[in-house]
Amino acid sequence: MSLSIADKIREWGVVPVVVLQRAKDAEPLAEALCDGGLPCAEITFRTVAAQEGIHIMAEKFPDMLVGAGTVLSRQQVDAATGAGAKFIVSPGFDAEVVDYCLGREIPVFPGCVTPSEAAQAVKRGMQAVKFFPAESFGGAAAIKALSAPYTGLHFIPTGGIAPENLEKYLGCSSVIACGGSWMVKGNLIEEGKFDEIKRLATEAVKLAAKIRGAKGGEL
Ligand SMILES: O=C[C@H](O)COP(=O)(O)O
Ligand SMILES: CC(=O)C(=O)O
Repeated sequence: MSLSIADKIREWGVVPVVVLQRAKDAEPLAEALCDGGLPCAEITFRTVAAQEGIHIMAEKFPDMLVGAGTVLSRQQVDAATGAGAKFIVSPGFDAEVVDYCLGREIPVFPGCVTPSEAAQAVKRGMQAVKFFPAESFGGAAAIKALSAPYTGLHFIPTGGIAPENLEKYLGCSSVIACGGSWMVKGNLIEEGKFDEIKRLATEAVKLAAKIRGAKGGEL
């Protein structure tokens, strides 16, 4: 994976994880996130609109960091990167998908929640992985425990994270940023509430900066 992608994500502290039902919502969604100071989105390959949504965002907002989530196959890696995705995320550690990306120098963040999965990532020289589903798999305490033996490995926890528990995660020195859908909920997108998405994105970035500031820039 590319450190520059991880560094960018670290700046914002949060990664919006999007389930996009209609490709036509991609443009106003990207605009809301950019205006909210969070020019980043992980568009999950859980809907047929994902590929076109990534294409629209990548083309119209070239400075935005648009990636693909829920990538489960090499074919989806090709579809996502062909549409303009700059990084690939998978919920679990699929060696085939990971090796395909690494072989092509495509930044990839596979899900790792166990020492065995972390070991596979470390063996491949990876420095950053997803930790999903974060709340169900032990939360920040589990990340801290994994970080003890795997000292060079960094995590992007996702799943069950919201403003209320963001601090627990961003307080871990091995956490790059937290993924979450709370600022891009499906109902907000489908009801066209892009001002609300912008407000939630702004608040999320501010909260992450405040938490990290309070930690004295530990991250
Ligand atoms: O599968 C869900 C996404 O990864 C984001 O999780 P979340 O909705 O709990 O923030
Ligand atoms: C949740 C997650 O990591 C994914 O869908 O890719």
